[in-house]
Amino acid sequence: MQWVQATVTKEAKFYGRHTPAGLISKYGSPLYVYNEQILRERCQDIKRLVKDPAFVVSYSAKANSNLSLLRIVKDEGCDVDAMSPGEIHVQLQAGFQPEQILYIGNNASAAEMSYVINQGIPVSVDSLSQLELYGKINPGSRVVVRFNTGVGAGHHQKVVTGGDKTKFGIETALLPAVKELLHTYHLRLSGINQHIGSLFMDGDTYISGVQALLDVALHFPELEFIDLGGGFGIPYHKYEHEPRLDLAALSEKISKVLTDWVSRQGKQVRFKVEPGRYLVAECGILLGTVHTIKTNYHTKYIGTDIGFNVLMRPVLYNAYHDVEIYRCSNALSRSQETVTITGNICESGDIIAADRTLPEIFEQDIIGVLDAGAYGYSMASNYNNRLRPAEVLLTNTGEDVLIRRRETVDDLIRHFAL
Ligand SMILES: Cc1ncc(COP(=O)(O)O)c(C=O)c1O
Ligand SMILES: N[C@@H](CCCC[NH3+])C(=O)O
Repeated sequence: MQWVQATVTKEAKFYGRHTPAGLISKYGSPLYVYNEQILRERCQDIKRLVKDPAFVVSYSAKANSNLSLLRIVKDEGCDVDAMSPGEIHVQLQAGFQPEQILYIGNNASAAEMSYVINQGIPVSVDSLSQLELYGKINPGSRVVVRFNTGVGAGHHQKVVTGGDKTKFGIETALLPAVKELLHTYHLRLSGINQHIGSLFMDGDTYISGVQALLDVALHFPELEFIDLGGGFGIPYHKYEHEPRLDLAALSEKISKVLTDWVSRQGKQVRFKVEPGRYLVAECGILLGTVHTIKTNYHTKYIGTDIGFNVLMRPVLYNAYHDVEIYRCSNALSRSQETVTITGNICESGDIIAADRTLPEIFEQDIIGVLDAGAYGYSMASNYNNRLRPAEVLLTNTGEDVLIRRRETVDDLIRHFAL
């Protein structure tokens, strides 16, 4: 059977010699597919953001912590950030050295903080209470503090992590209290960091955040590094020709702000950023299969195996992903129609794409959800006792490699007391 794409792919080179149907018949459905070359290119793009040989890109691995992808990111010369012992465990497995990892904690227990300290991994704390806990556990050492300078951004309120409506960071008004705790526990502040939120397409808010963080840095002359945060967006609306984030323009602006600050200070400091989505979103496509088509009260539902246990972003944030349709050539039809693509989860909100105008879709067609590499698998679950899918890497040498096996029903009962 010959398969064709019913929609024009925006990542023409994504599949190379592979086909969505071939990958699904080999590995099953649904399936996360990643393209190595795209991942490498995004790493290289962002490494050019700040023109300073000491500049560090610290990949925020919560976006996708597949071991094989982490190894590629490491190979591209990036460091990594972590927010849990689990992420650290995987990152050490991937070959990152402890000093290449920055643990950016939130509400950590004493046990969790001790684990990180014992691994020799730098710790960033984001409340006075956590700074005090750190001081008690590890007095006389180096510590990193996450500030909230009041600047926030993001594609949804739930992912804005700076400003006055979020739990993250220490507000700048508490600077004197931070200094006091540093003094009490003989701590040296080696770095400060912030993260204003996830997904901006216009860098101006980011620059405001950078400026505000640099103002905080003036209070701490001993700093070794300043981590400016992540949040760099990608264009999810590729079919509407949404422009890319202008990294070159952002680079000009950031480099100027940083250079001015350094020359005023008369001392060098290492600058870092911590992008997640920018590195991995576009290298991933989620493939699924259409099993049922029905019309209920004037809405045509395309029923697939891509439930929100597999991709949660649309349900959680109303997030938009472009979708492509791959289908059997003998079912070709020129008509377009407005449909709602759903998954197989027992909730009415289980919708991947609502009211989309697409070429007519048929049962057994394959759906490709684009830009699914970030916060896709990493937020997947076993809700409804559904199995998490497999992940496959399309390598630069043209191979398809299974980089995480599909779960089995045995995985579902593995942790029960039987
Ligand atoms: C502390 C921190 N750093 C970095 C990131 C990465 O964000 P993004 O994937 O938008 O670059 C996040 C997630 O929002 C985060 O919470
Ligand atoms: N999970 C969010 C990004 C932010 C999460 C990390 N703070 C998303 O899918 O857009």
